[in-house]
Amino acid sequence: MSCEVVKVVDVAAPFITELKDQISKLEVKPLLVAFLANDDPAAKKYAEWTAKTCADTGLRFELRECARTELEDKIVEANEDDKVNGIMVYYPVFGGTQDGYIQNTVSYRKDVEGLCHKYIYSMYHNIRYLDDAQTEKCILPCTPLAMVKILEHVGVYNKVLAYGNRLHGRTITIINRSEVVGRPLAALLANDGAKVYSVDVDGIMELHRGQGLKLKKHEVFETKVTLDEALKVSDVVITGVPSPNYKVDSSKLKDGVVAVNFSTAKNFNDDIKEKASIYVPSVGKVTVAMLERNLLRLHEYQTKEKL
Ligand SMILES: NC(=O)C1=CN([C@@H]2O[C@H](COP(=O)(O)OP(=O)(O)OC[C@H]3O[C@@H](n4cnc5c(N)ncnc54)[C@H](O)[C@@H]3O)[C@@H](O)[C@H]2O)C=CC1
Ligand SMILES: Nc1nc(=O)c2c([nH]1)NC[C@@H]1CN(c3ccc(C(=O)N[C@@H](CCC(=O)O)C(=O)O)cc3)C=[N+]21
Repeated sequence: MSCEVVKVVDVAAPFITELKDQISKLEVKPLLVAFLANDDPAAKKYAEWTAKTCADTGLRFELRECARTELEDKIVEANEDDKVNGIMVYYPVFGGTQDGYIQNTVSYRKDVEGLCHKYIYSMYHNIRYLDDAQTEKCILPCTPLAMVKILEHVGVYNKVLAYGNRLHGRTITIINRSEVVGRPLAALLANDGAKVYSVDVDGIMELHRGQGLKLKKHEVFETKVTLDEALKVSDVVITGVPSPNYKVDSSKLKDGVVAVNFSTAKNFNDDIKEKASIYVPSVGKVTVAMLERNLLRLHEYQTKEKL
């Protein structure tokens, strides 16, 4: 067995070092406010991890627990409060389109998760800056962004290729097409040049920029490819099924595959190590690092605006 099991602390470490350095230079430390309006244990755990990481890096973190019926007013209050630099909400709250409405209630100036329409639209359209002068980068959703950093770290991104095309030639299957992780992730990787199979219970979609990357942004295609067929040809398989009973059958995977799991449940069996060249069992620590990085960016833009 020659499988490399990646410790994501190593991926997060250089980002944390840079964050600490930036934060040490700030007189007033940026404040992240997180709203917990559900009783999802995964959200609670994530909140605890975020609190701990923020304390370690020197950021201020405040968890505001409230009833979901109060959430909208509480967000508006935080939007208008100059002392608050970043806002996040743990999803799902109501589920469905009402959560989409909540995502858009957070001001884009404070949206650390990059989930409001302005950022999501920019991401799907491969627009990377907020302004024509390209002084302000768009905020990207934390877990999809963390996945990009991990795939860069393990060399799935090919540095010989031009920035923006570095996944050209890679085939990637993503099992989860949720609005907060799976679908944006599929778009992001396809925009960087990959051919992506996006899998969910209601079927499979194909995303790519066409032969020779002739398109500037990805397009989405209906496909007749089955999950087994997709797994057989995929260089990378990313899973995010939130159920402990769901397991990818390792025998269906390509020898030497890069396997990444972002679900709190383990979606790969232990025998993945006999098939994969690289296995990433969890990504959470990089997600939190990206959350903090987004907060610092927003803080910087807010400071610039006040001058
Ligand atoms: N480590 C991290 O940074 C993060 C981890 N998570 C974790 O990732 C998991 C997923 O999170 P969300 O996308 O927010 O959850 P979600 O519940 O919104 O979405 C899960 C998706 O998986 C799909 N699914 C379920 N069974 C499937 C199957 N057999 N085949 C294909 N698709 C299937 C569902 O239909 C749904 O679209 C959770 O365990 C969550 O805690 C979420 C965000 C960040
Ligand atoms: N708006 C929103 N954004 C989210 O990103 C979001 C959410 N809502 N709702 C809940 C889920 C859950 N989630 C986790 C992220 C990291 C760890 C995490 O740090 N896990 C550690 C493991 C911790 C341990 O060792 O126990 C790791 O992966 O290394 C866990 C769970 C984010 N979520």
